[in-house]
Amino acid sequence: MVEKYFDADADMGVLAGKRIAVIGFGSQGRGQALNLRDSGCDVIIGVRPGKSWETAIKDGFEVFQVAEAAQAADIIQVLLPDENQAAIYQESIRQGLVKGKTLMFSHGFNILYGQIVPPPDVNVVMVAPKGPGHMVRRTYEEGKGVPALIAVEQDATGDAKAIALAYAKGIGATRAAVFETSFREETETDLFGEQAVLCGGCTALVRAGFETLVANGYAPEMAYLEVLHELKLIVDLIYEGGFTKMRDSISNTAQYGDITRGPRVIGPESYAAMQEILEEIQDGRFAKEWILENMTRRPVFNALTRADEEHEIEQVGAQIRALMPQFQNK
Ligand SMILES: NC(=O)C1=CN([C@@H]2O[C@H](COP(=O)(O)OP(=O)(O)OC[C@H]3O[C@@H](n4cnc5c(N)ncnc54)[C@H](OP(=O)(O)O)[C@@H]3O)[C@@H](O)[C@H]2O)C=CC1
Ligand SMILES: CC[C@](O)(C(C)=O)C(=O)O
Repeated sequence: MVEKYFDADADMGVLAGKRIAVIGFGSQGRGQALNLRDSGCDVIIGVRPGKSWETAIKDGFEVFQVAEAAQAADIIQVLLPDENQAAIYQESIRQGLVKGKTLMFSHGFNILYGQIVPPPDVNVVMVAPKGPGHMVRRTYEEGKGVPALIAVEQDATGDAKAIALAYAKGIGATRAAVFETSFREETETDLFGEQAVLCGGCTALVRAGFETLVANGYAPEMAYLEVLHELKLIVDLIYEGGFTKMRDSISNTAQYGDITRGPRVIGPESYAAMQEILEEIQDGRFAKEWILENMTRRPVFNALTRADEEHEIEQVGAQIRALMPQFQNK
């Protein structure tokens, strides 16, 4: 059974007198830093001069170059893009990471695949919210929280897990639930989820449905409303109460089509593809590909991203959303 933790299991006292450097002030950095500060923690920000630096200043934080922040803090939370973390760690974090400090991550990629190898006399922990940074902030402001995973890779001080739990409480995660895992399990499941289901699987499914309808002469607007716009409404129901709640809300006709036709779309070939994708993650092939892609200035990332941005579904979607007030200022 996976261990679960809530507010009563976490003691913010272990953070008393400890300074937290949040390195990076993007999606996760901003959300986590604002929540920690509102929870009474001593938070500084480490970034390079530029957009994030300016935002952090506007939000009222003390902002430093990464090396200075790492030097000044007891807990160093690395919220930089995964593909940049190893170089920035070597250049700007390693020197300030002295005995007894805590190095923290929200994703285990660089530890699992050996891109960052911390010294043995520091704590290495993870607090990984299971949701994007703006939701980490928004739910905290609503008095709720986004669930998170914690993991301890190295416990040099004997209280690494207590530190991770207190940090999780500081960002609001124990208001929801905190699940204990390992760096390996978090990294492999997170990569698999985003590739096969949440991001990759979902966009491929929607794109295929849109293209099938348009190829058969249906208006792109109809195709968009059916396969993309309505997707959120269905996903919200699944999120709230599983497949059962969603099926309670849809027509019997839709439910019959769902349970008989869905498995034809995601059939044995998709299971085989998912298995292959998981094995590429487990044996490091995906990590190597992504690391090399970054070393060669991302030719595949850039070409495929551009192709999707130019796809008809994106043009039609932008036009339809512009008609509806609820999408303004998004
Ligand atoms: N996005 C999410 O919701 C989730 C992310 N995670 C994990 O959280 C971590 C952070 O991801 P995310 O928040 O998406 O990252 P973002 O891309 O949103 O933000 C990255 C931040 O790092 C800064 N940065 C980039 N390069 C440098 C550099 N060379 N020197 C100093 N600062 C730099 C950026 O600043 P600048 O403006 O200068 O570019 C920015 O503030 C990753 O490990 C990710 O896997 C985990 C769960 C969910
Ligand atoms: C689904 C994408 C994600 O894994 C996340 C928001 O949790 C990410 O790394 O951004």
